[in-house]
Amino acid sequence: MDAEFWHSRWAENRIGFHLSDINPVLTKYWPTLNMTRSDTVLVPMCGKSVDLAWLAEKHDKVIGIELSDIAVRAFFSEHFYTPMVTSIGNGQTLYEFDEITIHCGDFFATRVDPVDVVYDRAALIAMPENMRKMYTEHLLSMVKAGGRILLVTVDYPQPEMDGPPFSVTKDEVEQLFAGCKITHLDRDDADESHPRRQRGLSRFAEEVWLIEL
Ligand SMILES: C[S@@+](CC[C@H](N)C(=O)[O-])C[C@H]1O[C@@H](n2cnc3c(N)ncnc32)[C@H](O)[C@@H]1O
Repeated sequence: MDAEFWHSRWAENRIGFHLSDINPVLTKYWPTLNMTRSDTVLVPMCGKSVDLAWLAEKHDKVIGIELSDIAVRAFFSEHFYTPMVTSIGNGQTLYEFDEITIHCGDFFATRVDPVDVVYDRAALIAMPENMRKMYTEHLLSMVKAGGRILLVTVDYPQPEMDGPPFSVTKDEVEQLFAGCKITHLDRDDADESHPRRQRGLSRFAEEVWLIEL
């Protein structure tokens, strides 16, 4: 999954991963984390997720990282926000509006001050297996000691479908976040009416994890 793959997806509007409503996982589990307004939030590979706006109602600083400037511009224009746009070199542009800052550029080249909490929806699982260790190490470098990650993964038989999204098993979550406290919060097994099952997957589940550093 190189940058060109994602740039094409956005240019051709092939963004089936985008949800027009707030992700129910976020509304269900975020309040259980007992975060405060001053806790800083990182949303890696944020696309134009409306979850950013929901998080910004609850936190003073919400930081997104996203490769595609089409996605970043769409996020701000669809919310009628006019961001301040600053080129910061190294192929990165900062978009800032009130509580929300989006770093537009390559995640792996982005450095942010360590945050209190991460919301990872469709970021880890957007990475092929050979990039997931590198992704996780870089992510963990941007989280404070004692910080937390709310992680959403999917589980299905990988040979039955090409990702993304890629299936990430419990064993892999445990390997990637070795040394952290890992709590399995939820598993939602899709029934046969789910579009992924209709397209031939013998099973498809969404799982939610709390990772504590
Ligand atoms: C599956 S989408 C998920 C978007 C968002 N998290 C959501 O829930 O709607 C993955 C996103 O990661 C972005 N992306 C992929 N590789 C990236 C990279 N190296 N750096 C920053 N963003 C990247 C893509 O452009 C895409 O918007």
